[in-house]
Amino acid sequence: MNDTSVAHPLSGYGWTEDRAAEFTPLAEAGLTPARIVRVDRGRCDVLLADPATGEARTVRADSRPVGDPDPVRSPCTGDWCAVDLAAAPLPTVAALLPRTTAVVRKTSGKRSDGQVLAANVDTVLIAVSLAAEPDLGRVERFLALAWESGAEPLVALTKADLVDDADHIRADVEGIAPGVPVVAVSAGTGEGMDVLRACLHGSTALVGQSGAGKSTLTNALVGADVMTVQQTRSVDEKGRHTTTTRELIPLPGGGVVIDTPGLRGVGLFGGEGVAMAFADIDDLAGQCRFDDCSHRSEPGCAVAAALADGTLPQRRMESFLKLQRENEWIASRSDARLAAERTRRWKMITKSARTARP
Ligand SMILES: Nc1nc2c(ncn2[C@@H]2O[C@H](COP(=O)(O)OP(=O)(O)OP(=O)(O)O)[C@@H](O)[C@H]2O)c(=O)[nH]1
Ligand SMILES: [Zn+2]
Repeated sequence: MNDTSVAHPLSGYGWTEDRAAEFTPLAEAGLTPARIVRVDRGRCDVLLADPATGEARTVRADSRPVGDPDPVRSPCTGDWCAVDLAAAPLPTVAALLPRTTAVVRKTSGKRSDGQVLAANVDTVLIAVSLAAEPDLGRVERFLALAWESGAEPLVALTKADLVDDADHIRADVEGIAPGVPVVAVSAGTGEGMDVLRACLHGSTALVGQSGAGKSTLTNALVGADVMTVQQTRSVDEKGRHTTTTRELIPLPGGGVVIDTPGLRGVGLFGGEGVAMAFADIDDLAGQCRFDDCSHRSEPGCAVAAALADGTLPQRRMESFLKLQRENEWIASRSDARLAAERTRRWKMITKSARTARP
């Protein structure tokens, strides 16, 4: 990080010494490191350091060699990859690098398959509109999704110009987001934007409901209209999603933001995220007399005591139990096996790329 050597052209896009070390065998195989900026069917735009000029450049590449029937294993915006620039007629993505973090949601289908919204991000920025009273249960769900990714959550309460008193709503949201910064912002007036900018470093994934103001926020952060913003929309109007692609966009002060399509519902995919989003309940459970306390009727239950004296709101406990049940259900759909398979698969991908000749 405090290296004094000349910065790599991709260092502003998240390229690190660790990545470079990991990439060495691929570089020796004649491949070029690149970050996926957007994905279409079988094609993607990748950002790389042009070998001729040394400057960062976007290149269209064939991503079919790393395609996979499982969407979680398929290339995604934010992925680091190895590109064979000599391939014809189009450069090809020869290998994907293992992800440090991944924002994965469960797809609406019956299968336990997930959908990766963004890969290798440091921060998951959750946009919550102040235009209506925030649904705390939904925010908790987004927080669990964010923690699950391995990145740090951050909440932006958007459209602060629409409310007189953002402070009391911010206090409510802070109350359900232990250890997570909550910033009220307005893309319109610029309020809170400096604070938000100061909180962002590296790669940020922007998530939230459709209409939460993600694209407007992206434009404000970038300082230019890079995303299309919905013209008009009533609060309860459903079904129109302006943002259809996930795109990685560089920020003027360094770092990148990945704007994701608005999510009407967030299905969780994984396990640890819920415990982290409800760290307060986790702490209480640690103080129960019995290690396997179910927090229903056992003596010496710290959770029941906190519910009784009001320090733990009933609503939050119910939200926790609901997400926990959901997780157990997903886990029962043999996700452990899938996860193991995935880890093995990442290893195989890098290994085969290591031995492959371009
Ligand atoms: N008053 C006010 N309105 C805003 C602000 N930010 C966004 N909006 C409005 O909110 C609406 C939705 O904004 P978008 O940025 O398109 O929301 P989005 O989250 O990207 O929506 P999807 O692309 O559907 O996911 C638009 O009509 C914006 O003009 C703000 O800071 N203040
Ligand atoms: Zn208990």
